Amino acid sequence: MGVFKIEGGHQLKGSIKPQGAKNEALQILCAVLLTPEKITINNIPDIVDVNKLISLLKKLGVKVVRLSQGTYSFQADNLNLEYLESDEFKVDGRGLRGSIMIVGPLLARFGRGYIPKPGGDKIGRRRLDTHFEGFIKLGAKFGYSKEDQFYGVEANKLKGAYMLLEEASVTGTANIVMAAVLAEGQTTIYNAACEPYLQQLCKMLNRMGAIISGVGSNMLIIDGVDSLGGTEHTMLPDMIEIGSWIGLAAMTKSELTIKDVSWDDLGLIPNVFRKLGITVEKQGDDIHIPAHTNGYEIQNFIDGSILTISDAPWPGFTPDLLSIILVVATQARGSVLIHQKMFESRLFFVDKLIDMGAKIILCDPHRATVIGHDFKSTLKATTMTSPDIRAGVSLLIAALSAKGTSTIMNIEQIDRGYENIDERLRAIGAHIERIDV
Ligand SMILES: CC(=O)N[C@H]1[C@@H](OP(=O)(O)OP(=O)(O)OC[C@H]2O[C@@H](n3ccc(=O)[nH]c3=O)[C@H](O)[C@@H]2O)O[C@H](CO)[C@@H](O)[C@@H]1O
Ligand SMILES: C=C(OP(=O)(O)O)C(=O)O
Repeated sequence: MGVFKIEGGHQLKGSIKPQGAKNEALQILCAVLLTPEKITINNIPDIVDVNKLISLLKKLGVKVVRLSQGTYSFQADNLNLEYLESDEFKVDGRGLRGSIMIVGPLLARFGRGYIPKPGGDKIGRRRLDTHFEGFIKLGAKFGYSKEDQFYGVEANKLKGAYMLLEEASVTGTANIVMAAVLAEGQTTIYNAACEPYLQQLCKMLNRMGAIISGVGSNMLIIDGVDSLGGTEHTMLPDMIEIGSWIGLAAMTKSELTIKDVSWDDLGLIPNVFRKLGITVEKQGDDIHIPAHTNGYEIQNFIDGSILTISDAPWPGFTPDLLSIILVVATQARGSVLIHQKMFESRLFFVDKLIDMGAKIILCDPHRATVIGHDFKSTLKATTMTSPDIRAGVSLLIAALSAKGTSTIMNIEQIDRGYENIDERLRAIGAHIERIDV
């Protein structure tokens, strides 16, 4: 188990380049299963979840060649489908959330897809109904073993269908799209998720020969084709990492430049940080955050009432940045209500911030009111455990702004999604040390 020791209270300075997007990578890597031809992918983040998925693909028989840092080629021309029935697969599949997205491509190309209940963050119930209801609509037969928590779908040939998803599930939409591209006839997915991750996936599939229209909207129309070919794909920068660095800069009063952020794909993210009073400057395709020497002031709504920041399916504000927003608000001037609508256990980490001296009222599992300190009182260093990936980084940001030395345990959670974070933070002046215990 690893631990971070962090000496807080130091101003940081410099520039930081975001890694490739974790959640996009998980979709794109699964899509290599759709063709026997070679696919080259650039800007793959070197993070635990992605490496676990690459290892799973290798065991499934995909030929994986590392061409350079972040660039790999994949070829799924001779798969070992027996692996899907092995005990080893049950362990590997549970290791991350993204593994669920091998089901759609396997079902479409080989007529069967299996997966144990996938892992990922323990942030509340994370049901898979949307995925399997979609496959069933395409004609698949569904099976579930309660004892092993093992899911399976089988079909001779998928047939296109109209479907209105109950929720705009991100991984669910990706999974159904990857099944529908090889189905017979036309599929319409209404209430589809449309995050940049999905837009990237659809663009890549179209380059492979798929026919998908409506990309970027909540209605995708897919005309099935018989087979798909190879392509090359480059991952976007990770928008959640970008948001994390904006928060880090503000809370440590540091001047930071975040390089090559792909502004056009950031949606509401810069504006939501601006609502906390943070100056987010566009410099070409970089984000520049000046040192907030005089703090930052939360805006009210135009009628003067207290600001609420809540999550919503894209193009709404992503739930993956609410924990960061919350921690940054603890040092703002003013108050804000954070409303985490999607996940029911994602705000429990605030008890650690309260221990550090933050003024937060956890109203219920979904809502927390934050009354900012305006830097009149700094957070106190402490020892804490990271419950999930984004809470982990929020606690890390809190520790970097706190007085004294904090310890964060269970940093595997952070390593799931942030590449080489300690080294990259040290490069901009953070006092952070990784200790293997
Ligand atoms: C590997 C990956 O890509 N993980 C992301 C993906 O997870 P994942 O694809 O697992 O999440 P889903 O989009 O399926 O749903 C997440 C949660 O939100 C709820 N929900 C979803 C859609 C909706 O319209 N209303 C609603 O309430 C669901 O019931 C569920 O509890 O999307 C989540 C929501 O953006 C992100 O937090 C995760 O980082
Ligand atoms: C919740 C997240 O990840 P996962 O879906 O992989 O658990 C996340 O990236 O914030």
